[in-house]
Amino acid sequence: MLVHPDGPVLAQAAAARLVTKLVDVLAERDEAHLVLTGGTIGIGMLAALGGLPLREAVDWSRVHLWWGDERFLPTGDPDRNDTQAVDALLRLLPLEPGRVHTMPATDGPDGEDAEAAAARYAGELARFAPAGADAPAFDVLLLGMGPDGHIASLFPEHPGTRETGPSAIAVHNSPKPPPNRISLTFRVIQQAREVWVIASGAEKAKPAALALSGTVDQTVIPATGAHGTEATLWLLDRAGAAELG
Ligand SMILES: O=C1O[C@H](COP(=O)(O)O)[C@@H](O)[C@H](O)[C@H]1O
Repeated sequence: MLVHPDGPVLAQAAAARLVTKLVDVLAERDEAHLVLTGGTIGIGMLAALGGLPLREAVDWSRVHLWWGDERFLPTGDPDRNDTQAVDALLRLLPLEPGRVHTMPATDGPDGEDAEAAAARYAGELARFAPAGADAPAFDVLLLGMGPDGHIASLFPEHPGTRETGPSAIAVHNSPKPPPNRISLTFRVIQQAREVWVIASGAEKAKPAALALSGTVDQTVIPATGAHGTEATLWLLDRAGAAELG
């Protein structure tokens, strides 16, 4: 776990860390797979990266971008995580369009059918999966965390937290607007090589402490289920770390 003084410094430090990590991955492999998150500090981190000249150290054309969750809204809606990511950073990067894997929107081929849209995203994940898997082994999977301890769009006590089948699911009746969403499942999140949870602010202190205590089930505090196969990194600011022992 790493604790930074405040949200802006956390965003800058996480952005710099991500550049270094992607440079390292691309030195070893032809391509990198990065999963983005929405949320205040998740988008703040992307904005910080947008302001860093250091971002040019990464060959972005070799980076696949995925999303951990999406608000199921029309393309370009300002509340969509991908719209916010484009505005904060992606418009500045020389990305390869075929490697930017946004989650479907309500004006896409499946219309308002969130189940079909989630299945479509599961198909896209499978297309880039290694043999025997149904999703890439993501190099870094970024997760924000809500004040209720949710990660991606896996909310406390919601059916999605018990889903063990598909790699991507539709989420309805989300306690946080909008009600309809698409999310990766725990199973796929936990197949990522590295999972980074980034959280800032006093309202994140309790769920962070509970998740890190290891005493609470992931169906109750979903952030408990945030872990990767090689590393799990919690990136917090002082307020977010205030209840840790
Ligand atoms: O709705 C969402 O919320 C969480 C956390 O957001 P925050 O504003 O409390 O930081 C985010 O991780 C998730 O991707 C997003 O869809």
